[in-house]
Amino acid sequence: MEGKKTREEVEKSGMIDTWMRKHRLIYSGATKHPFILSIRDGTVDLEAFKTWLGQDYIFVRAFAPFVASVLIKAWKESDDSSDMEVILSGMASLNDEIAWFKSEAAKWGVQLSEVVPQKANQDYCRFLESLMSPDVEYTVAMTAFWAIEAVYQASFALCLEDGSKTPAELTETCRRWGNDGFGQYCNSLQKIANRRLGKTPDDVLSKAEVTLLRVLEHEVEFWNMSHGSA
Ligand SMILES: Cc1ncc(CO)c(N)n1
Repeated sequence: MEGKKTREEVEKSGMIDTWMRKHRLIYSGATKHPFILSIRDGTVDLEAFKTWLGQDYIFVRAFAPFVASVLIKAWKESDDSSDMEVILSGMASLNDEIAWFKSEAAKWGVQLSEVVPQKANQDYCRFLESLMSPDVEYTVAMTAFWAIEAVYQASFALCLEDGSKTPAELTETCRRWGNDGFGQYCNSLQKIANRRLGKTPDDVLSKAEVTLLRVLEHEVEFWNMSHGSA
């Protein structure tokens, strides 16, 4: 058995990696969800995909103001001015992403104006809104931001690996979040989160860990809307 790491040892390797090891079951529950595995093995129900598409469009519209709130926190609280550039680049991609959702929905015959947010989506959006409060520390919000992006990156990258049987009409979707550029962007977010977590007081550290777990749970519930126990 591996002994308990001291705070200093953890800081060297990065808190995020430590938490991913500690919570690997829930993390893989979010990144290897049956819906994602069904895309990867080519058995995906296209109606389920359309459900995901419409619901995720609503989510992304709530995610953009959340990212804006992280930008405000970075401006006020960050000890490194380059954080802002990373967050801004994320906001710029969201602009692109919203346009992509519109054209993709048109392709699949999904009427975005008629999509009604399901309970899991409403809950997730409400959770995002709670993180927009000025009372939530930058470190906590940044940890959530990283996790939200990282789950999509890891999930869709899985559908692009050698040997996956992702249907051709879904590869563009998978590349949107599974491409290397998005992976590098997630690494930049992870670096910021790790830097902040490495020098945060223990009470904020616990809040960040709980927030990370909530994100992972919400992601699982989100996938469940399209596939599984919904
Ligand atoms: C539910 C969900 N999580 C994460 C992302 C990544 O931006 C997304 N688009 N939707």
